[in-house]
This record gives sequence, C-alpha cells and structure tokens, in this order.
Amino acid sequence: MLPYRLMSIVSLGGAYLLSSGRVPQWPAPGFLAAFTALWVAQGLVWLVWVVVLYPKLFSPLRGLPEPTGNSFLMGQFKKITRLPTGAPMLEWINSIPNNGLIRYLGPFNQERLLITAPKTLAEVLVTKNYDFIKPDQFRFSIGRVLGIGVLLAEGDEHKMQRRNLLPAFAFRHVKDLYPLFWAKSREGVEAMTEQILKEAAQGPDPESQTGVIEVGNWASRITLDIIGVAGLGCDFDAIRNPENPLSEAYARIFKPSRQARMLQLIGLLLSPRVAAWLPVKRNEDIMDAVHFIRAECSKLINEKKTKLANKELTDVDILSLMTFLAAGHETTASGMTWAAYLLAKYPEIQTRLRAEVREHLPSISGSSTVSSVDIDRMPYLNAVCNEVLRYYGPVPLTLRKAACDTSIQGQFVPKGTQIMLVPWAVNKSEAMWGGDAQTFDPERWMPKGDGDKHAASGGATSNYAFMTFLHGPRSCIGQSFAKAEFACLLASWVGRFEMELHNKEEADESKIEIKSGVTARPGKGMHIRAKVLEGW
Ligand code: HEM
Repeated sequence: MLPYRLMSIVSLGGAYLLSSGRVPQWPAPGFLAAFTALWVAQGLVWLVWVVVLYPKLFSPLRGLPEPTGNSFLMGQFKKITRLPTGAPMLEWINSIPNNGLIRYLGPFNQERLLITAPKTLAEVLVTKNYDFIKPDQFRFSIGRVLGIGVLLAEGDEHKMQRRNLLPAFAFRHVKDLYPLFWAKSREGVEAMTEQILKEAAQGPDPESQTGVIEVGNWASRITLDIIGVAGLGCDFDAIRNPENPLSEAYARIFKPSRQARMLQLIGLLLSPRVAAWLPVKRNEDIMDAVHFIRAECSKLINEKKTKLANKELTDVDILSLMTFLAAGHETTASGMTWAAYLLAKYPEIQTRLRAEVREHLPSISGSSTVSSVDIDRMPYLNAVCNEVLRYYGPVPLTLRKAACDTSIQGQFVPKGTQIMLVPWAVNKSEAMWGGDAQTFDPERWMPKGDGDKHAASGGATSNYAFMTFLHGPRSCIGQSFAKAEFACLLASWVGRFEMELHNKEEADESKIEIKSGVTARPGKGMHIRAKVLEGW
C-alpha cells in the first residue's frame, strides 16, 4: 500500500526547506507547489519500485516456479479477472512443476504465493499458522460486515474466542441437532413442493408435477432458518417468506458485481478504507444491509438475554452471532446449489442416491426424524456429499499475509507477502488426487472392502488434498455442523425431487458463469426442473 504517511512527512519537511529559501536555488517555490511536487515525485519513485523493480529484479521469491505470459504491469491480472476465482490456480497447480510453492503476479505486479502441496500447506495452516494472518483488505472488508469475531481475530484473541466456541461445535453437540436439520429439511421440501405443484397446475401439463425452481435462493433461505434456530432458538421464517428482509440483506452483501470488483482493486492499490469511503452504490448497499443485520442481531441478543432472566450471556455475543449467521449459511447454501447442479447433470448418480435415501431414511412426508447414526450408515450419501464439497468447495479461495519475515519449507518469505490458499485448485490437484482429479466421481469415497482406510480421504495421497474447510487452528469451526446439515438437506431434496437442468447448455460446466465473492455461485442462479416424486 502507498506509504502516504511517510511521503507526506517527507514532503512537508522538503516543502518547508524549499519554500523558506534555506536551500540555495533559483526562485523559491510556494509551499503548496513544493509539497505537491515532492509528493508526486515520491509517488512515482514508489510506483516504479513496487510495480517494476522489486517484483522483477529484487524479490527473494522471483526464482520460484511461475506461470508464463505476464503482462508488463498487471502480471496475470487479466487471466484472473476473466476466469472464475480459483480457475487459473487450478490450471497452474496441474501444469507448472513445483515443490509446493508457485509465485505469480497479480494487479500492478503484486506478488502472490500459491500453496500447492501437503508439506507447504501443513506449514502455513498448522505449524506456522499464526505467522500467516488475514490480510488487511480481507479483515476490513469482511470486518465491516461481521465485526472482528472469531473469523477475523488474530493471535491470542483468536485462541481465546476459538477455545470458548469449540465445545458448542463438538460432535457430541452437533449430533443433537440432526432432528432440527431434518425438521427444517422437511419444511423446505414442503415449501418447494408447493411452489412446483403450483407452477405445474398453471402450465400446459398440470399432471406433470414438474416446475422450475432457482435452488440457490431456496438453499439460502433454508440454511438461514437452520442457523437461526440452532444458534439462537430464533426462527427467521425465511423458508415461508421469500422476501424475508434478513435473507435479502445477506443476498445484497454477497452479491458479486463489477462495482464490487473495482472497489476491491482500489482497496488493493490504495487502501480498503479509501475504497469503502467512496460514495458509490455498492458501498451504500453494504452499509444499509450491515446496519439492518446489526440491528436484527442486537434485537435477538436482547430477546435471548431477557429469556435467560437477565443473566449474563456466556456462550454467544453479537460478534459470534453475526459471524455465524454469515459464515454458516451462505457457505452451505452454495454447496447445496452445486449439489443440485451435479445431481441434475449426472442422473445415474442421482438415481442411485435416491434409492439409498428411500431405503434407509424415514419418509420426509411423515413426522419421523433422523439421527446421526441413520445418516452415517449411508455410504453413498456421504460419498456424494464429500465429492460435491471437493468438486465445488463453497469457498473457492482464501488469503493470508505473512505477519513477519518467515519461511515455508526453507524458502524465505518476506513480511507482507500475500499467500493464496485455493481449495478450488488443491481439491483438484492431479499430484494429490490422481489423473481423474477433475472428474466428479463419488465412487472415490466408497470403501472398497472392509477396513479400506484409503476411502476416508477419497483416495487422495494426503488429508491436505481436501481443503474445503481448510485445516489447523483456523479451519472451519462449523465443519461437523455443516456436513450434518448438508447430508440431511441433500437426502431430503433427492428423496423428494427428480432434478434436471432447466438450461441444458449448462451440462457443459464452462457455460455456467460463476460469480465468486466469499463463496462461489452460478451468477444467474441455478434453475432446476424439479419433478415431485411420490412414494416417500
Ligand atoms: C459447507 C459449508 C462450509 C464451508 C465450505 C466452510 C468453509 C470455511 C472455511 C474455508 C473457513 C476458513 C476461512 C479462512 O480462514 O479464510 C471457515 C471458517 C469458519 N467457519 Fe465455516 N464453512 C462452512 C460452514 C460453516 C458453518 C455452518 C459455520 C457455523 C455454524 C461456520 C463457521 C465458521 C467460523 C466461525 C469460521 C472461522 C474459524 C476461525 O477462524 O477460527 N462455517 N469456514
């Protein structure tokens, strides 16, 4: 970032000397003119150093393997903006021979270090975890939405927050939430069925029981209701109310747009604060949504406090609540969107999964519930869930910054270096998953006989190959919660609906425009032709 404080101090001093006539010279300039000239000159020198000299001639990282075809000033930026987030890194991880680290240049030749192999991932995520912090850009842009809760806290503050929260996310607690996940799955499926049947009744073939639904919106509303009840015992009623203001507020925040990308770029070059301050519509939308969400969360906390007879809350505060509401519903909803897409694309997988669900789980139409044991004994359901989360991990990419001069596998990494952790690349790395890494194949997670331990890691050579929830002290705390919720939702959808792609062209994945903010979603939504099936 532009060192404007230092530049301003130097310019002030210089302008004083020049304009006071203390330096022998021809006509002494005015103070303002001298200040401006010095500031601009320093800015230019800084630009040449940062954009050209340092990355090309002096950086200690310049010997690392890197992609070819850099533009002189913007490195790989054009490719990065043209392709979906994570896609260029997937290409590089599989085509550039490397030893766990690939360097590439981003906008204005800013250096990025892509972490590609188990040993380098282990060092960044586990052994030297606190050497690699969330970058200011990330902290500021997400922090202004969520506050500095566990997702953004660093060092001792993070350790403390995480320690306090961990018991609530232990499997022994999550296990008790299965009945809730199932009840909400039922509510979601019933509401979706209603919409489909209504549409079928108005169409040319009222008997078809078929209609087109946008699954991403349904998934967001269902997962928002689940997190509301699980986290606070409060039902937002988003399933029944499509115009629920809370889900609309989240939709506005997570909506990717051209203006959002421009602001991101300005944030990178100048400062995220400058980008957030600009009077543009995207900033206004975000601030409106944030104020609304904050007010809602305060209201919920106050209600909960009253319910607890005015005793101090120990387990939940407003930052945790805001963090969980955001981190815990858009992610699972993105996963469900891709799950519906992949099942629609691969009907034979869908049919096999439906058979297992209908055989092992009680009908979603009745009032029976399910337990963790019911779900765990369904190998194909678990295989499909794992494979969806591998193939289209909801968080395609996340960032870190070296907090100090450090090293990764002996390679010196200067303070401030941007580190790229890219589930969309690592999850499909051929070095770790084999030649079929880029094929959607739940079979890789199916045990090939008694005691087949290999299947638990999907046949990959290392646990680090599955990066969907990251690993180590900053991995997703809600992983067990999310997996259980995901399995229940997917079972209920596939048990009730036969899903086909509405837009057949989208069977070719490259035809889907993917918009990535924090999570990756189809930019125009995912429209599925769903048929309500009888008999379950
Ligand atoms: C499929 C669903 C989910 C996925 C793919 C996912 C993925 C992730 C990832 C990749 C991170 C690390 C982000 C980073 O450090 O850059 C993360 C962190 C986190 N997730 Fe999730 N998540 C999911 C669901 C959930 C749920 C349901 C909850 C809560 C109920 C949750 C709560 C959190 C929290 C609190 C953190 C911050 C942890 C820390 O920094 O210590 N997530 N998640």
